Amino acid sequence: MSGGLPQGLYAITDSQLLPDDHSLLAACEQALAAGVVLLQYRDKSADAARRWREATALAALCERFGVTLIVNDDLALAERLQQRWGGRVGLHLGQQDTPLALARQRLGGAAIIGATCHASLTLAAQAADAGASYLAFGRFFASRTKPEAPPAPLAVLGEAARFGLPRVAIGGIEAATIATARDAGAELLAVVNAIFASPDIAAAVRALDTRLTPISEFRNR
Ligand SMILES: Cc1ncc(COP(=O)(O)OP(=O)(O)O)c(N)n1
Ligand SMILES: Cc1ncsc1CCOP(=O)(O)O
Ligand SMILES: [Mg+2]
Repeated sequence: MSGGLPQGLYAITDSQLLPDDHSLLAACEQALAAGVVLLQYRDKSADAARRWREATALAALCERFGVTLIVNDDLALAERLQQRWGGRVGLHLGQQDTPLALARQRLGGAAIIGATCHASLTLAAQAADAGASYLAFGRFFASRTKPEAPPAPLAVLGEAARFGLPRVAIGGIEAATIATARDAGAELLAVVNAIFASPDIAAAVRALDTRLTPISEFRNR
């Protein structure tokens, strides 16, 4: 645990890769069963009915696995879910989204609220002051999901240790890059494509997790 948050894989859904309720729920169930420690529902559509239906189904699924569901962008949706699932629901906010201080006021002190900080320690300081639960940096590598996201140097992860909050690395995290991001300081590794574009989601999660396992643990087995 790190500041009340688990460490490890943070899976983020994608409505193009998982275009209907069935594929979304089946993929997330496989990812959770294989060891994902945090799940974000990221849906950029304007279909409010679908978002509510999918988010409630995901909240129920996460409850079964003891994992917190993080809603991307949408404070109102997170608030509605919180009425039923309480602390099992959190929110992720970027720089163009609802101000974090307002979300903190509305969701309360116990909710997990994450903040996008790109490559900026100034944004990280502001997010920490506003009550962020974790600080997300990136993109660190080429991203298939959001290629236009601004790049960030890995060194920002080490520099962000000063805030004493869990650090999330995002952008192009896959089997070949995940250990580099972890070794640079990230407690949570956020992944879209390398999990949800895989034909075998459980195997993809295990392959990523294996690369996070310290070599000493293998030696002690
Ligand atoms: C864990 C995590 N980190 C960063 C982001 C990006 O958020 P944002 O900058 O608001 O961009 P969109 O995801 O809304 O396109 C994230 N979602 N999750
Ligand atoms: C939402 C977001 N913000 C920065 S990169 C990114 C997408 C990450 O997806 P992938 O793991 O496929 O690179
Ligand atoms: Mg956003």
